[in-house]
Amino acid sequence: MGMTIAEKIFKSHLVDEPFSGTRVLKLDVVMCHEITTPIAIADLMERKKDRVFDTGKIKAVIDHVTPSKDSKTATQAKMLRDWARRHAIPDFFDIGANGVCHALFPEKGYIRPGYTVIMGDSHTCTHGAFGAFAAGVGTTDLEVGILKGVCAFRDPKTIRINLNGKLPKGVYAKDVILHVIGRLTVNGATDRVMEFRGAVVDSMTMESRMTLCNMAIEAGGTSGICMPDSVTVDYLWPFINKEYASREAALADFKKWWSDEDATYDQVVDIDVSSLEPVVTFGYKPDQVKTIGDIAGTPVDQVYLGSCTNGRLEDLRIAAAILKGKKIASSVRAILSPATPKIYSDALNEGLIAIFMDAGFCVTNPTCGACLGMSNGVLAEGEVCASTTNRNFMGRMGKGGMVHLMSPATSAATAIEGKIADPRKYL
Ligand SMILES: CC(C)[C@H](C(=O)O)[C@@H](O)C(=O)O
Ligand code: SF4
Repeated sequence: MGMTIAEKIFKSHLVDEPFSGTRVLKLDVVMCHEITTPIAIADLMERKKDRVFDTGKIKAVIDHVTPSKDSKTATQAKMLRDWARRHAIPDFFDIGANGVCHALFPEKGYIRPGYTVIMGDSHTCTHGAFGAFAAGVGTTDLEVGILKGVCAFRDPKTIRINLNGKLPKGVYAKDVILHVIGRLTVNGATDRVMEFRGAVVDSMTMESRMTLCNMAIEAGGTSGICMPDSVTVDYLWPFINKEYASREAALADFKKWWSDEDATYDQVVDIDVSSLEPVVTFGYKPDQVKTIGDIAGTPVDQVYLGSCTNGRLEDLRIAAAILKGKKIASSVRAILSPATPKIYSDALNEGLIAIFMDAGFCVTNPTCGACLGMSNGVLAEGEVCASTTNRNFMGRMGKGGMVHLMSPATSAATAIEGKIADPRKYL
């Protein structure tokens, strides 16, 4: 019987089947950040088990609040920093080299097709864009992962989401995933892998695929996943050119992970994207979506462009193309947080940062910051933010604040008008 990509990854990493429906898998990468890992570290220390299974397979970053904003966040950063030094973890990123984990680690080439990846962060599903099984876990699983390099998962039931047709102008991966979540609802993919397939995914960049997979968790999904193809090979080529004689050889190897045509799916969803329009959330759940025409005109106080969903160079280019030569509305404040130092410096070199600054944006260092309402743009009670992030939960960006999720293009148009605006008139 045919297997899905997730089933193939499970089979190749299987250590044990402790009880029916659960499997223990060997891990290829354990990623760590300063919010959840210190809790695991403290517990491991208390239990006299302050060890790591493989320093080379652990990747760590201080990204959520950096530079630290107060004693609490400084202590969290210090705990991760001290731990990384104590264990001589080579891939540890601190101020000057740090960026949002789910943008930084792919950029460093740490994720490969067929890998198993965990992190104490719900948006770990992002890395499935590379054809990896990547899942966010809780503290106990993270501890076991750090100590032993294994993790238990439920059988990977998969929802196949076929994205066909052609993306219309002004409609991007963010609009597609918001539309998908709107259809599935916030728990429609609970305990399921969301496998993104079809011509639309095939023609997407790795950045766009990461945007798709990033929000799988917002439909309850364990992981998003895409088939690793020539786009994946090209992205990873600088990191794998010693492992493979040619790109063709790499592609042939990657294809072994592809879901078989006769694989069994829990559910199949067919979406023709050709008639999609830009989508924006309302309310406090990511499945509450409206097409732009039904929400345009809603005034906003702040525009935020950044995060692991949409803080990559592609996103900055799209927004800058709309903002070039224009000013943001005087009623609005706009913040750009490039997701990594490389994105920041590429954007500088391309002249994008100048466009943002001339338009009136404040540009921050790479960090999660305002995305989870911890720094760099926390909302006041009653304020409204147009945001390229992934969560609009109540109080997410500040107590009593309201968040509308949207694409970088829609956020740029919104910055110009000071109210939610259709990006298509600027393209
Ligand atoms: C801080 C962290 C645990 C959290 C997550 O798991 O997602 C954060 O990244 C978020 O987006 O809310
Ligand atoms: S950018 Fe936002 S969603 Fe992504 S990891 Fe950071 S806090 Fe979480």
